[in-house]
Amino acid sequence: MRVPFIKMHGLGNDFVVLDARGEGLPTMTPSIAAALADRRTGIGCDQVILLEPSETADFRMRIFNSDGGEVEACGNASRAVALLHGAEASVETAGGTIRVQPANGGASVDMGVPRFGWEEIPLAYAMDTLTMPVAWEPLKNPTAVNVGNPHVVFFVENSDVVQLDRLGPEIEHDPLFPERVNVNVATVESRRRICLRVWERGAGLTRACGTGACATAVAAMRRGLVEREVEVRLPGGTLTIAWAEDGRITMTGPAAEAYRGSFEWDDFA
Ligand SMILES: N[C@H](CCC[C@H](N)C(=O)O)C(=O)O
Repeated sequence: MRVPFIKMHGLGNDFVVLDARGEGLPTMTPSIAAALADRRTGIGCDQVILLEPSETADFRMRIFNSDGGEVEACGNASRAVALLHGAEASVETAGGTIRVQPANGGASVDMGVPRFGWEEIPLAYAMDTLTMPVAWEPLKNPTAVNVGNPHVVFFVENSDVVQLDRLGPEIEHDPLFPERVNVNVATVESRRRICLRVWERGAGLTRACGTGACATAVAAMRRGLVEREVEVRLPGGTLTIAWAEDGRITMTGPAAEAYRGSFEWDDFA
């Protein structure tokens, strides 16, 4: 079966988007997703995004990391599918229903309400999640936040010098995180600006992570380090994150279509 795809990205965090809202596709599996995501033998991307009909929202977005694992949320892909859809929409995800709104070359996304309970992150045992009494030297005392998916956020003097390629996988796979975790290393530059690098669960170092920007902004706000609206500067570019008094997070930023193509499903199945 010949299958069309749209190659998209949000600040360089890139996606292979399969739109199955009209005619269906064969069943997606972790191994097929990983094969499509392979940058040498497949199309190549950080995440494979599958759009399907939904009974509870305008459509459903399924998210597969490049390791094949299906996960709950993807902020940058939420903006990309908003651009593709071309109108405001509610989107069902495994992490809850979000609302997307295309906005001048990108989108604004209502990411819902963050969760902070240790069992909501989740962690393997009870712990203060605002300043966790743990360390992976030189990183220590992070904040944990669930924004549909699990994040741990470390605040450091200079995020550029952290050896995230070494510490990221060590923390991602630590037994403290039974569902693994996305690892954020942030430097607060002012009360309105944060610099962020992310080791993503199931995908590694990416140029940007939308849910990471949301989790980091909320963590900094909980610590009283920044205002309730901040710019988060990632290697691929900048996102604006606001945390409203009603508890909902809004993320705004660019998204882009790179090219369209097609592939033979059986070549990857
Ligand atoms: N790696 C994430 C999913 C992709 C998130 C990221 N690409 C974003 O823009 O939020 C996880 O395993 O929870």
